[in-house]
Amino acid sequence: MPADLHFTKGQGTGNDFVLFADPDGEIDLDPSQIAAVCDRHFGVGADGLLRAVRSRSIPEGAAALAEDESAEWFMDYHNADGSIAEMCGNGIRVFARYLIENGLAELVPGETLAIGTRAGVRDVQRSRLGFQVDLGRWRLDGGEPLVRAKNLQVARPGLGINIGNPHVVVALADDEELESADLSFIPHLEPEPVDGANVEFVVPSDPLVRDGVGHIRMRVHERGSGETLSCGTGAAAAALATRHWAGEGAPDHWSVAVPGGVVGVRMFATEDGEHVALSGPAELVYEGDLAIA
Ligand SMILES: N[C@@H](CCC[C@H](N)C(=O)O)C(=O)O
Repeated sequence: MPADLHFTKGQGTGNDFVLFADPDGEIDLDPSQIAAVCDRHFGVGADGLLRAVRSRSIPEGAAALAEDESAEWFMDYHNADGSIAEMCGNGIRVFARYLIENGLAELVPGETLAIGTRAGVRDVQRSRLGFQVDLGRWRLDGGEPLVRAKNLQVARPGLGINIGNPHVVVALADDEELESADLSFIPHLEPEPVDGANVEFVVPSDPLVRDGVGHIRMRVHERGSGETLSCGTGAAAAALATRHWAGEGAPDHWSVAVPGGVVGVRMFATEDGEHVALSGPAELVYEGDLAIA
């Protein structure tokens, strides 16, 4: 028998999500139901689905509470095809706003809201652009696979970077090449990463650095969702890869232009190694009820 699900639609730089609250972990949608909700023609339409569940009510929440007992809420993230991902940088800002606007959490300026994810607990703060999330430590991971995409004449070496979820970043020559890539097809990676990867195509601005801030443009093909208008963890990976390629003296502040807007990326030192933070807008767009079969 179909049940009604009250949902909210939200977006951050055009990366859009269906959100719903399931505090006690009673609504576990299967991958085909999630894919149906995210379908842009037969469902609500979204790049991903975010279930707000109390950390104590989902098995993965135990690790989050062990890391930080204040992480009351867990972001149960699924891609549009129903697959699970460890982390979503745009999604977690929208998720924070959803918790706050629905009276499920408070976040006063200057304080942080700890949110459990499969990549670990992530701290969200209010920022000039909307919200900022500390994405934690990052690492070079996945080597330099060769990347082919439809309409790109030659295969390019990518750079594998993990920010809780896997990315491969590829540098392109100019905006013309960036526009010509057909990202409606999954880019071909060689060797193919076991768990798949989100693939970011990046063009550095000329000049690359203005007033101490690095500027790049990016398009992305997301694992499990296809081409999206933005990917927050992808923007962080793109800034990290560009800083790596630029070498010594490259900045720790970046502005990343994506088809859906602009996000900010900042690298900073902590006691447990370098972290990367992402800032950008988070909007709640509309609410509705959905019959789930
Ligand atoms: N759009 C997200 C990333 C979502 C998960 C990704 N598709 C994956 O499978 O890792 C972001 O803003 O970071």
